[in-house]
Amino acid sequence: QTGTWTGTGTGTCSLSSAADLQEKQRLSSRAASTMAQTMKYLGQEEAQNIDQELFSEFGFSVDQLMELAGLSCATAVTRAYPIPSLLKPRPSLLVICGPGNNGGDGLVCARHLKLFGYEPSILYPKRPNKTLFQGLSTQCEKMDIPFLTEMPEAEVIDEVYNLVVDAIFGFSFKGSVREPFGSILAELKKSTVPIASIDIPSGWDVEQGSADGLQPDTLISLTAPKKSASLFSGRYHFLGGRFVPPSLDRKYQLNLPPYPGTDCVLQL
Ligand SMILES: NC(=O)C1=CN([C@@H]2O[C@H](COP(=O)(O)OP(=O)(O)OC[C@H]3O[C@@H](n4cnc5c(N)ncnc54)[C@H](OP(=O)(O)O)[C@@H]3O)[C@@H](O)[C@H]2O)[C@@H](O)CC1
Ligand SMILES: [K+]
Repeated sequence: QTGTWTGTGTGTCSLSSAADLQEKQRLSSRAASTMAQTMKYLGQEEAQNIDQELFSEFGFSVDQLMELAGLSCATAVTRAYPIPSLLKPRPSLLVICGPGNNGGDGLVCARHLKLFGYEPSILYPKRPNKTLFQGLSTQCEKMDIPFLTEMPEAEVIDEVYNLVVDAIFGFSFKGSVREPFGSILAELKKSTVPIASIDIPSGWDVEQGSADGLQPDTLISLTAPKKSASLFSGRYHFLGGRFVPPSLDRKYQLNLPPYPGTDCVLQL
């Protein structure tokens, strides 16, 4: 499964005449056609292999990439749901975090959202006993982000929150959903508040998706989209996690599109 993007590939140059402008346009349109690329949609194993390679071969640490991933997600939220566009008087959001690294991305995302002026609350029902996640939780607590003790009912979510950030499961999810996440996802499906899913709509098979699963309004694909992203039918699909070294892109033929300027997300 692939997705197509088109890049113009033009650098910056100063123009001094109409001839220069014409030449620039000619080069730009040629570059646009020759640089039409096909972005790869990853299978589960390939996504896990790339993840491992970033740590083992490229020397990254998990918290480094998680910080960039979470920042991308928070930035994508600001693009799709700017504070002035929110329907409720308070810019309240609910971030639901799962037990793996997807949940860690959610904690980082919540922290940045708070810095961006939103009022996130976090539900983190299954907390791994690892320094990384303990540190991320402490940072959120010290930023006065409330942690809920139980999943609110769908009617309460509809009344209180503008958006739910789904950071429950990412590319390592397998099989049928175990508790407490089965009940959490069932409640979430009843809610009418828009959902922004980090990397994969939680509960979806990473490759096959899920016809009767969550139908998020936003998907933020990290590193590269996974196969199930081709079934995403919400309004906003972003690419985030701008940390892929070009040699890794080439090795896996990811054909990632260029991010604009210094942006950490790209709307697909
Ligand atoms: N390179 C990248 O792209 C980067 C990726 N990053 C992020 O990492 C994410 C992948 O993280 P990951 O590998 O930790 O797995 P993830 O999907 O969060 O959860 C797995 C946990 O869920 C659980 N679980 C599984 N199946 C279940 C079930 N049926 N029912 C219930 N529970 C189930 C199981 O927990 P257990 O039950 O075993 O305690 C397992 O530990 C990726 O999507 C992206 O968001 C960034 O942070 C950095 C760079
Ligand atoms: K997710």
